[in-house]
Amino acid sequence: MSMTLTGAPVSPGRAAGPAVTMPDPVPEPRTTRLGSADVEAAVEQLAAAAASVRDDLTERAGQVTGTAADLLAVTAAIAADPTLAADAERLVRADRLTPERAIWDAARALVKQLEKLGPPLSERSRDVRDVRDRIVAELIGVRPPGVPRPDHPFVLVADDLAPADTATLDPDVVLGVVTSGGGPTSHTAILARALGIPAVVAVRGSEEIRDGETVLLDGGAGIVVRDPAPETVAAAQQREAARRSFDGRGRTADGTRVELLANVADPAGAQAAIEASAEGVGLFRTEFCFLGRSTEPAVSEQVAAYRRVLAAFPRRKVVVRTLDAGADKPLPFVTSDGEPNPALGVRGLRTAATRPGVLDRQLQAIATAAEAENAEVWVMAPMVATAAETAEFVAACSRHGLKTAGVMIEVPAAALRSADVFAHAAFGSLGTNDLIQYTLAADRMLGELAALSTPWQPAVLDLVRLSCEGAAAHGRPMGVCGEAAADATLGPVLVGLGVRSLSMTPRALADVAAVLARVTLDECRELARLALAQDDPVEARNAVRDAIRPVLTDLGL
Ligand SMILES: C=C(OP(=O)(O)O)C(=O)O
Ligand SMILES: [Mg+2]
Repeated sequence: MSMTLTGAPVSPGRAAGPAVTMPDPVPEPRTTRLGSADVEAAVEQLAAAAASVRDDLTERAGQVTGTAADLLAVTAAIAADPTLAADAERLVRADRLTPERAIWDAARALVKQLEKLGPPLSERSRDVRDVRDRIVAELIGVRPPGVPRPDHPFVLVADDLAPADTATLDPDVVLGVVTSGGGPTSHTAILARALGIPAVVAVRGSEEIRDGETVLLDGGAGIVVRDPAPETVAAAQQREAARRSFDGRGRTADGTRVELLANVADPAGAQAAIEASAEGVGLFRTEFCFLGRSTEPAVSEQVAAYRRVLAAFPRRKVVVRTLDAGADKPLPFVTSDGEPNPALGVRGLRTAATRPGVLDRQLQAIATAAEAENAEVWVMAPMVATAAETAEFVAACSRHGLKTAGVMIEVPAAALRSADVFAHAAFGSLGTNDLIQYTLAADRMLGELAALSTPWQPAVLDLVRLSCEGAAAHGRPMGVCGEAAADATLGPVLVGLGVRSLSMTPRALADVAAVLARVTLDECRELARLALAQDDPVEARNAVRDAIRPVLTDLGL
């Protein structure tokens, strides 16, 4: 008998397959003493378990690319470092602890030392605990922590996923994600969308799903079906097989151009954007060049890093965002620790006042990279609040010969006084992730506030409309580069509000393009009016979904 569960729809698409649940956390081993005759065997067991974990992590790190590879490489390096295993071996010999308890205690001591050293070393504590859990799991014969790796495609069922788990999701085997926790802007949701994996979060009753049982999920509708009818599964699988692709030119049904661009954070992302036929880059997050370092990268280093991305887009637009340090992206040499409210503090363009040299050198590097490559380089600043900040940024760009200088609209003040801002800026790009956070006064990192944190909030849509009107008054183009741009149902609404470019994770391009190609500009305007007429985000989304139901059903969204 099938049973339908409901949750929050966060990443569209349908999928069906056997459920695989996340393993339980590895339990803390009890402190028991070994007989002295068992010590040598225990030391051997410990060494074998540590080696097996090291080999497994090294192999996995070699199989993935991008963020997942970086994360796994760190964990693999910790597993390969003999310190932890040697400390544990000493505890087995000296205190006759079981190998699992010895590794637990050795890891605890190591974590303590790392935490005393402060960032960035203290950030390795999580990796040490991860390695510890893997060795303990190997020793006591339970499933290792993290996303399981069966040798067949599956639907992953979990309470919620940790950032390190989500980074290792492989879209070729993870057909869909179902979680009982999390919210629409949780880490799981953002990553599932980025990877194009259908996902439903906050599903009531998903804790009951058992390993191996067949589940079907509809990430656009927010539905999970346990034990679905075989013909329903076959239909979902057929749609999956006929995955759409993007032809590289975004437009509405009546031919209004809507540029469909990619968000790129490093050279690997540039490759993914090209493979997905993105028209260019609407948001090049330059932080990759700065993060994880204790000193500012030299101009020459920055030039080389930017060129690797620009080189992928000859004669195409690449919107380079200047450094967005602070709040969720702290950088020791730019931002200061200890601000009571970092999201409201010195972040983004505001750091140009406290560390003017950093922006100046970055603009110099962008200009040099632009000169050396063929991409059409636009530059924009994050966290702009006022017309005066805009004017100063545009002037700074101009001093470096960077002609097309714009701003992100992610602070409500800039949206409300958009006409003043666009008296100076050449273009705008709505950073909806932050715009939502600041409009709703809801920390973007908090799962508990997920219901508030949606671009369908009428107040957010009002600010999008105002921003577009202010830009249009000066004939300036407006785009969206926050997560909202990847929502295929929202696309027509944004276009109806005046947006003419959408920049998103490459995996979302095909769905966004397919929906846009099925609605005319007038219909987009009608959908925008419909959304704005609602006083609630869920009703706004439902009203728009109902209005374009045949299109969504046809496209399997
Ligand atoms: C695109 C955005 O920038 P980030 O997520 O990097 O703050 C945004 O705020 O929407
Ligand atoms: Mg932002």
